[in-house]
Amino acid sequence: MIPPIDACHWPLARAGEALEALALAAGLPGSPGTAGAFGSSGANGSAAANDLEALAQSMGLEAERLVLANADLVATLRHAGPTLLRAGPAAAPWIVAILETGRARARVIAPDHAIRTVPLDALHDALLRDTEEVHAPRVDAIVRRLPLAPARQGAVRAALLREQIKALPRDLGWSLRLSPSAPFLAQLRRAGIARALRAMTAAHAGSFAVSLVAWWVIGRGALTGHLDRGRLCAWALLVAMLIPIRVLTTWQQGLASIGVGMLLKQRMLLGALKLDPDTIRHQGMGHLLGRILEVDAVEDLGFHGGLVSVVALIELAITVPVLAMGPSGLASVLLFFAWLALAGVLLGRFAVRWLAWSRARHTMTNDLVEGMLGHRTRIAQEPPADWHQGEDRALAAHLEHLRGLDRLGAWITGWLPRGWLVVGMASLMPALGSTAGVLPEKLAVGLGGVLLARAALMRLASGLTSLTGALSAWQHARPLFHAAARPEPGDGREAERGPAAADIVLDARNLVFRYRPGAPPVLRDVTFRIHARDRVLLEGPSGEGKSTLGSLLAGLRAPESGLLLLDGLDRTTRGARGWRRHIAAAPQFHENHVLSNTFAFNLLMGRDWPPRKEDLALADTLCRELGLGPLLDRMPGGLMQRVGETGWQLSHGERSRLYMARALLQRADLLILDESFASLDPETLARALRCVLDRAPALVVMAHP
Ligand SMILES: Nc1ncnc2c1ncn2[C@@H]1O[C@H](COP(=O)(O)OP(=O)(O)OP(=O)(O)O)[C@@H](O)[C@H]1O
Repeated sequence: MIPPIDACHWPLARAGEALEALALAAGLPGSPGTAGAFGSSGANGSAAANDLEALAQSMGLEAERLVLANADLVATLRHAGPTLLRAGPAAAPWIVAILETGRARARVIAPDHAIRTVPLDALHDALLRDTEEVHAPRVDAIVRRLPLAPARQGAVRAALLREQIKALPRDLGWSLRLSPSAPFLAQLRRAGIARALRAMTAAHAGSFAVSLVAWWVIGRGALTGHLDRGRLCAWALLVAMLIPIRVLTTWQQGLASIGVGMLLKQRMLLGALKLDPDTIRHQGMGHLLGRILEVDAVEDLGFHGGLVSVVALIELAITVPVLAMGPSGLASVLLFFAWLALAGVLLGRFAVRWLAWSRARHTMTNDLVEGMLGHRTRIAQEPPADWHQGEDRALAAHLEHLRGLDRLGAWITGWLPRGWLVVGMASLMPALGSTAGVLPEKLAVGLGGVLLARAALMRLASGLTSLTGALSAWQHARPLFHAAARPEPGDGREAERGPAAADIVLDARNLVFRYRPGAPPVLRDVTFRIHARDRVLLEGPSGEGKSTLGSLLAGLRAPESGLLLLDGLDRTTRGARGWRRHIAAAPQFHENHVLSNTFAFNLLMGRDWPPRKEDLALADTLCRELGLGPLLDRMPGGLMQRVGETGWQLSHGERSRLYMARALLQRADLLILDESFASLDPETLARALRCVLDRAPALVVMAHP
């Protein structure tokens, strides 16, 4: 019996429990009992949303918020995986926990934790019911005025209602998935990659075994002079069997390759975002770029190399007994192992050379990027004769590395298998010359063994050289991979206010900071308080540590000692995301950036994108208050004008006001402006200052005296 939809609703206050039940049923990680902490923010509206996302994060899950138009609900429901959708009246919101959906039905988890099947249409109607009720009076008034037969009124009303609400945006709920920072093996398992790899290996082994039997059937027939019709049919049948096996192998290989590539890129991207900016700066931007480029090499070479090596190992496992069954028996096997040992030595040397070449390549990339970053300065200030100094030497060294690598690679993939063919054939000679006579089948098996061993060696050489490249690339890309698993300070849960007095926004006590252990501290015993609506001007000579203090307050760096409290809680307790939500900073020019995108995108980076009408209107008002009105009117695209390196080049003063507007639009409790007014003429400065003083909740401005 199909249960009524209402019986599957969870009240919003039990959303944490619904999340836990859903994770459990979907095989996602979860720690039972954590749901008890849900709703500390009142379990209502956006506070509940924050709580739920934080709870998902603490369970190792990612809850992606689904903000869509009502019209997208049908498509969303059709492809919903583990998803929590919310609806209901504002006074009593509810949640439905969808495990999976099919063409016409959805499997949902009811509040008694039972899994129920409900029709998609009914679920869709229930989710839209409350929105429709809000618009119903207007639609009813229209329907009453229309000359309609009573029998048609219902259908017209329903169609009009859907039309009215279809374009309205709606906070639908959350789609759940394993966090990209979860253990990689768990991600591979969840994505079904391990299954695909197992199927692929089995299919490869099957295909190889079938080819071997086919070859044995035809070979034996030919050598014994019994190549009859029956044998040929058996051979043809075996060869035909290979077609579906190879299709299956390629299919599974494709699935595994796409899946692994996607997960790897996702993880590396997350890792790149979590890298410490000071570490990146210390190592150089070029090294970061090099690391990111290596991700492709890890994926391509690693997957190809791993796959080919596994196939080669399967071939080797089948080859050794075949060799042992040949006329030279154990001698052939021992010779083959000796050849493998030689291959190992050559591969070891190849790996050492590859690593050296890869290091040299990274240094070159770094130098190139540094040169590109500073090319405008170099053009203006360096004599042209010095622009390319050292480049020829670096290129020559690079070519030398590459030449050595190619030479060794050719030995491994070319001469090693060929050499084995000669040695393997030679090992059969004593048997051929023996007076006792050797059975033709035994000779055929021996010959086949040598050929099989050659094929396996070729594959092994190709696989292991690729794996060597992948390992070398991994050395560079590894920090990104590991950084993805690094926990953010705090679990992202935005905790409640701490015990601070109501109007104290920020409380700093005895802060100490130094850039390197052992170096003299840049900040020593810094103590102050910032209240709501405070306006603080931080003046000091150059290099005194104003920007450093700003980065501490903004949560970009952590103090070595001392206490820094935001609304009574430190950064670890509050969580990195929560901290940044409350403090917005416009750093100095070398730390801030205009992205190659629209002016509006650059302004509204702290808000939802695509933008809502109200956000665009507020951005426009703010820009005009800051004196950017004439610029907006001058740019053909207005707020939608493309700016940045590849677009409209903003002047220094325009950029500084864009940064101010961007920070003001973050809806933070404290605004930090680091030398933002330094590039403005007196009149524009007065205007921008008035706007900032009017609009900033609490304000810290760094400036020179
Ligand atoms: N990554 C770093 N490693 C070591 N020292 C650093 C690093 N970054 C900054 N410093 C040093 O820390 C000191 C404080 O720098 P900071 O940028 O905070 O000063 P400031 O008061 O904002 O200066 P200005 O007014 O010139 O912008 C300077 O001496 C600077 O050279």
